Amino acid sequence: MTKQLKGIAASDGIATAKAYMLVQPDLSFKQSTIENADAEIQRLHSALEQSNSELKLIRDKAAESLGEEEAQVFDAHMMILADPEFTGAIENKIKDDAINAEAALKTVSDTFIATFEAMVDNPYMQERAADIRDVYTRVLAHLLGRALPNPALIDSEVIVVAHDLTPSDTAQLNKRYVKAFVTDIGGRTAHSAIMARSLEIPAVVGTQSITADVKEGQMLTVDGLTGDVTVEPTADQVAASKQEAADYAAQKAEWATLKTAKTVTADGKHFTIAANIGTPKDLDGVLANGAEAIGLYRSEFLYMDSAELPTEDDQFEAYKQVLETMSPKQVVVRTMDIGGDKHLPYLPLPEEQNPFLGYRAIRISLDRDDIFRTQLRALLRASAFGKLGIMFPMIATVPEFEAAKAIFLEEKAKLIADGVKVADDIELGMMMEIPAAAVLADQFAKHVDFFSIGTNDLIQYTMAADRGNEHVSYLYQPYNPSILRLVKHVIDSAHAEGKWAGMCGEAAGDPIMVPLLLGMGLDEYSMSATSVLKVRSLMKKLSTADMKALADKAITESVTNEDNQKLVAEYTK
Ligand SMILES: C=C(OP(=O)(O)O)C(=O)O
Ligand SMILES: [Mg+2]
Repeated sequence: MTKQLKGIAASDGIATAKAYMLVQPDLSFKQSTIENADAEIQRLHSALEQSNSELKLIRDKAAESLGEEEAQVFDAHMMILADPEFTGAIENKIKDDAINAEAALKTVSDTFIATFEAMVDNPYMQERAADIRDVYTRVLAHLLGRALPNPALIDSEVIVVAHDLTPSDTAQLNKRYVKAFVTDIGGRTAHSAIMARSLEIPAVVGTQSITADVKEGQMLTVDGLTGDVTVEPTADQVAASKQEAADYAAQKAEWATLKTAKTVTADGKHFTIAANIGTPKDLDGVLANGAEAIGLYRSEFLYMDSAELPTEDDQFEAYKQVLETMSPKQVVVRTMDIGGDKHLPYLPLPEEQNPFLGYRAIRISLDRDDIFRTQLRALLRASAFGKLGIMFPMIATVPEFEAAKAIFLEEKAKLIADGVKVADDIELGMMMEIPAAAVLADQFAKHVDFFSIGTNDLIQYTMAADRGNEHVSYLYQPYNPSILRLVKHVIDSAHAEGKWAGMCGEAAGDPIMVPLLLGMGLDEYSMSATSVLKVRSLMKKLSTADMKALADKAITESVTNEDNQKLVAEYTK
């Protein structure tokens, strides 16, 4: 029966396909005493064999669709399955304790995991704990006769349905087959949503109940522009959705004519529309959409895509590729922003009550300056190949910025002393994403070359509303005059010191926000590459003088987010 759900529109586009449930099955079991150990060991072996053939298949598919490097993790899993130390210990446990294979598998896996996790001085071995956990789950599923979802095996068009998607789940989705995704939880600025936009996969998040409302294989239509999801749509609904998809494609074709155009307003003022990227792979989208710079390269994805801390050379190659491809356009690389919802398996962080208020980003970099220095050296070496800007994430105080800058200058001096070629026009800036820093923007402006306003975090911290929590998403209010006043103060403070101000939070590509930002004089707008042409087309129609009046009104007269939403929507209609 047809069912209608509403979620948060997280990535533009419309799709119709059958549901693929990326949901973990129930793998609970009870320990029991067994009589026939040989039969139990036989059952274990058949589960190990099934797991092995499944992993082989997944490995080959992953190598084909995602690349050799991404596939290697599955080799590691197969090695564990073939390790007699692991399988022998499970067999012995079955025999010695006369327990079922599930319980023996669990006891042995737990021991291995605890041993690896205790190796705090060896991040590589610590990471093996995650591999054992994965292998444990796979073998257990086979023992229990339950099917595990294997997204790497998707080979027909589907819409992925999940409770939540981690950034690494999202990275594994193959755009060729995954036509959209829908989740129970999450918000528009959660990193999985941001990645969906750079992959150009339509997405609706935070529906609260999609995993309960849909079954594997049922048809779905997903509208990433409105947040509407229809389960088992009628023939009329499918036809309407196809029409909308065609209209959207036509609209995109119209925007595409602006690909090589400069971004100019109706009154002839030029602004920079830049793109946000996570990896060099995103460059295709940047070029295809005619972005004028890269305003945010989220370098942490380099760390997340790697099995261990990326070396200076690995990082150098990635930065060089991006700088060379974009040259002479500027590339602003943000130093590692780990923590919050972004984790590194090989860099275990302490359990925290509030990870978004915890040990993350520049706080880690200043504490672990070995990691930070490696990154800065790679960036400095790459600076010879294009126009580089560097910014630090989550700066809260001027001394933090000064400390980061001092380390940068030390590494620069060392490289120059070693005769390494380094650019001397590297701009050093900071993310403006903590309210305390935004309030003191006038003081920060004396120390930086530029600001890049990170509204994703700035809004969450100003409104005290978790950016990924659908229960408080109504408080996620980019147009709230409180946010606009902070943004304006940051822009004015930069200009008073002759510096530039950009924005790389998702608000920079929001059609309601853009007119207000133009009115406040924001210089650079950095967004998902897929929004670039839409915003360029919008700016062509707006005059900065009119937008200044509109922004003044939004800041001084409006009281709520909705007041401003209406104000701009009526003006731009
Ligand atoms: C751009 C930002 O950084 P991230 O989304 O990676 O936290 C932001 O906070 O607005
Ligand atoms: Mg941020």
